[in-house]
Amino acid sequence: MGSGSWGTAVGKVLADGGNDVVMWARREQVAEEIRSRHTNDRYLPEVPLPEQMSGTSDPAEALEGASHVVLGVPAQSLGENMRTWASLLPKGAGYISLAKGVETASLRRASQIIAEDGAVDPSRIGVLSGPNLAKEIAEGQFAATVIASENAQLAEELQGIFATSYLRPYTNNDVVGCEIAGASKNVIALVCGMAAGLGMGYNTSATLITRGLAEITRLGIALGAEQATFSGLAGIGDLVATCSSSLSRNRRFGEQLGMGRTMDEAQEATNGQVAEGVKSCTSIRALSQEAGVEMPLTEAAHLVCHEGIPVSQLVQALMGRTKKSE
Ligand SMILES: NC(=O)c1ccc[n+]([C@@H]2O[C@H](COP(=O)([O-])OP(=O)(O)OC[C@H]3O[C@@H](n4cnc5c(N)ncnc54)[C@H](O)[C@@H]3O)[C@@H](O)[C@H]2O)c1
Ligand SMILES: O=P(O)(O)OC[C@H](O)CO
Repeated sequence: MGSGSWGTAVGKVLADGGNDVVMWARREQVAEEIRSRHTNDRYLPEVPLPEQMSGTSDPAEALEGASHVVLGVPAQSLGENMRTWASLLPKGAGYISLAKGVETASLRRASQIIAEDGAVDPSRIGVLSGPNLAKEIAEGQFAATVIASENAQLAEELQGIFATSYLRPYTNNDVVGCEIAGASKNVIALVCGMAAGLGMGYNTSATLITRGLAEITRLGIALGAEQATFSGLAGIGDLVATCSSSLSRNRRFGEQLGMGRTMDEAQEATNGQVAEGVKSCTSIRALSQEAGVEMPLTEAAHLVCHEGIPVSQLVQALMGRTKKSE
């Protein structure tokens, strides 16, 4: 459900693994292109899609009889979509969230939204998160990922379905940790992009990744996650991939801001695709304030994206913080 870059790449993974896949796209033009030409040029240019991937813009058609429902819409619209689709959702199916974001209005993680707004039993929900840039996965480059669920049996079932010759899923029972890591790394990638836009190099990037991991881990633990998740694929793995790659929309968005461009100009540079960190920096900041956890880099991203503070001012603020032990 969702035929953007990641939804389509994951559809391809599933089809390559021998599963029958029906993609739901919001726009009929995209559905028709997937169905007839086996491409999705706007989101995954130059990637041929398997023949057994079909497309529809009718959610009822996509959901009817599905054994597994993969949710690939952005975090901020997931709730509205789940409420619209609630009566169509197949009972007993497995539900898998791809979203890496936290809803700004409610501060809910995607698995909470799916359970509450879609009336889905939490034991039927899994989340997929890891160092998985859509273009590289769609090209069949080797990578691993994490499938987390409170239901170990479902996690193993999903592990089997998502495994292909080029994608290796690991199971995990820490849903909170995987979701917080996935949403928060986008915010740190924005900040890494800002630094790159200012002309900073590897020392700065490594500093931001390391201190970013420290603040993400602090938040996760305060919310009940396990520390080990943050040193795994969904934690440091995804943080490194997103903060280092020019394919990351979040990093690219931040880079534009670092170069002095406006929010609108930065949005254009990501080709209209979602940079989840832009909204999630506000919700993650709010979660951190509720939990009493300090997240200076998240605070910085929020100040630039939502309070009009220029990136150059942040450097002084971050470097001038009280001295501490690591
Ligand atoms: N692209 C990646 O490399 C990647 C990898 C892992 C996880 N993710 C996560 O997957 C999620 C989806 O990202 P994406 O990369 O596919 O984004 P995208 O911007 O490429 O596509 C988003 C899709 O959602 C649709 N959409 C937007 N607003 C909608 C609404 N209100 N209702 C219904 N559909 C709507 C768009 O039409 C589009 O098809 C995000 O949370 C992202 O962080 C992305
Ligand atoms: O392009 P981004 O910044 O949304 O990041 C993509 C993936 O989440 C990387 O794992």
